[in-house]
Amino acid sequence: MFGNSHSRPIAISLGLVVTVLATILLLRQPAYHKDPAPSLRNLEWRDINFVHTTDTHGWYSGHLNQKQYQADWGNFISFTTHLREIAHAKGQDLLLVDSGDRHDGNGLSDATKPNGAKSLPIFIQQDYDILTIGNHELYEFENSKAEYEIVAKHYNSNYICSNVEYEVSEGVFKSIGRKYKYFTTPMKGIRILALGFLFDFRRNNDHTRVKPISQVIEESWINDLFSEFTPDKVDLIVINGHIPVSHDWEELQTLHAFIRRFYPSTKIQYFGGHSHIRDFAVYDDKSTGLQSGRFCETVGWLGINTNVSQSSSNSEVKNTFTRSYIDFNLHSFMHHTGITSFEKFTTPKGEHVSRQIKKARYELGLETVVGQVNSNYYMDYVSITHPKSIFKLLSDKILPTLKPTNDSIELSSERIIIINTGSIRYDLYKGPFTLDTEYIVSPFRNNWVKITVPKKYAVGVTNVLNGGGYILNKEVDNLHLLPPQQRSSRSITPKILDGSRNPSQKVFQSPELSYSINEGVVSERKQLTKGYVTHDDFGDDGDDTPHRAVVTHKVPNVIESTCLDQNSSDDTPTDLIFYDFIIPNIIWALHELGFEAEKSQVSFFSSDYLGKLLHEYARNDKF
Ligand SMILES: O=c1ccn([C@@H]2O[C@H](COP(=O)(O)O)[C@@H](O)[C@H]2O)c(=O)[nH]1
Ligand SMILES: [Zn+2]
Ligand SMILES: [Zn+2]
Repeated sequence: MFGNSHSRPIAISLGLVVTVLATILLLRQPAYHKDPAPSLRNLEWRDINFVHTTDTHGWYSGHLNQKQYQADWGNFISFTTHLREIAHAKGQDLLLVDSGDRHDGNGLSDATKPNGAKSLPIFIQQDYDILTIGNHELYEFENSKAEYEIVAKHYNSNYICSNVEYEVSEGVFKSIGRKYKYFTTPMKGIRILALGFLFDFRRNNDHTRVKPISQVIEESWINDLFSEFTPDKVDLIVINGHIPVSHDWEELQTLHAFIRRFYPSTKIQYFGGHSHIRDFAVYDDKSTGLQSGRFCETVGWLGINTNVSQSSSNSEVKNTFTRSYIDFNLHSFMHHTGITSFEKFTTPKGEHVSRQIKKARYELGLETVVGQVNSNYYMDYVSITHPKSIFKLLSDKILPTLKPTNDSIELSSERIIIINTGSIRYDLYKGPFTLDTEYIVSPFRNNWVKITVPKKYAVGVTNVLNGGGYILNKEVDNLHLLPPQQRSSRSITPKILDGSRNPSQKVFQSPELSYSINEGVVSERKQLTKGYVTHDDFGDDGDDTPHRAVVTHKVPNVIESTCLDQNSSDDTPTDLIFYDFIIPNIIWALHELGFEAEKSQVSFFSSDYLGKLLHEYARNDKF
């Protein structure tokens, strides 16, 4: 029809209209294409900026089946390289901080002997300016040794730990890192005094020592240090703790009161960890604390203006400090650097580390498929009685498969197996069960032990442990038995389960619902990805990616799997079987019930740890 001479002008003008319209559309689209997620909240840059990680627990490969946390450690290194360049181009400073817990949670860290043999060389590729130790570096000696010989050695004066000692030779204990660091930032010349603390942890191996903060502040070295570095010599104090920053965790409050005696108006920034949440707390008008989640799901961002006047008001705090929680994915990383092509984003070092990770995963066979899982099984997205609860799966199907390691172990006809829910670290997803899955769901290699007690006592233990709440930790040798999800700083506020204003931020961990990096503008609420919705002392605008909150359920301290005869007498000898990790708790619970037991009555039962039971279940096609 365009051959018709009369129609040609129309055709031309139609073509023109289409072209113009297309051009207009295209002109509007580039902003959309250049920035596929305009809904992301931008970072605020200040005089000094911090990038913070904590509780990485070996997740350096990224979350392979959750796109929203799919960046790997190499991508993270590229990201921070650009951020540092941006900061320096603006004449600002950028420092990297990590708050510990690098083991126990992923095949990359836990499938090697010693633990961390492949993951720590990957972790230390990141250029941290300040880092400290977590409790997972102290349960097992091999982890402490690696911390001392690999991590502390590599970072040298940047490895700051003011209350943990390591046995360097028989009976000789030395600080595992530097007790403090005093330095001046390269761009703004900010004089920083940095210290590092682990919470009052008592399950450390015998070759290490942890001094509680309450004891450290009585020591002469810290009093001398603060007397030497008088306020006129310090612009900013940085405390890097493997300690939750929430107001209800007393240790930082004690430390803060102590520091303020020497530095009444110096800015103090705390970095925290351990309870695996995103959190930000305002301690006073010149002091705040940031905690940046867990498992390479979050990169924390903290900015401080150093030149804000000394007057005290709420807006002063907001003018001084800013915080963000960045989702650990390329989409967020690239957005915050303003770089739109991956080729430009990835740095040679970042690329090298990503290759190193792939190689390590291949060598460890982490993607070796053992079997198939028929459904998602959740930790707290459903109640523990729901068919999709991982705890129901364990108590109904997995724990009954536990057998004694050898035939000489005497068995009673009745038994109760108890596990601390903290021994489960992650949801189990539908699809292939790989070697990695085993470590992700339950990394701990504890032994099962048994004690035989009259049935009337055995049946009460779970209830006592679950009624113990937080006091349990303090009374039973500070075991920190509570699973992280119950240790949220926000859990003091009653939980609202409609998902709209959940006081503790939560993530929905289903791969089915994780979003695609190329997803368009999130304009409608129903299009938001389910994930963390953080409510902290600055409000609820901290998450760089606006998420939709999810319903979460309370998880008890322990769950049990029973094999009991309803008709037998109360005095029937009954085997209580549990991980050796919770021996003190079980003895304490029996005592509460009126049965006095000694540790010597507890005997070995099996070395088939939870991960192995799950592995076997998958291998035998039982899901
Ligand atoms: O052998 C172990 C060691 C630890 N746990 C559980 O881990 C948490 C502590 O983990 P964080 O990452 O420091 O929060 C502890 O409360 C135990 O529940 C374990 O089960 N077995
Ligand atoms: Zn942790
Ligand atoms: Zn911890």
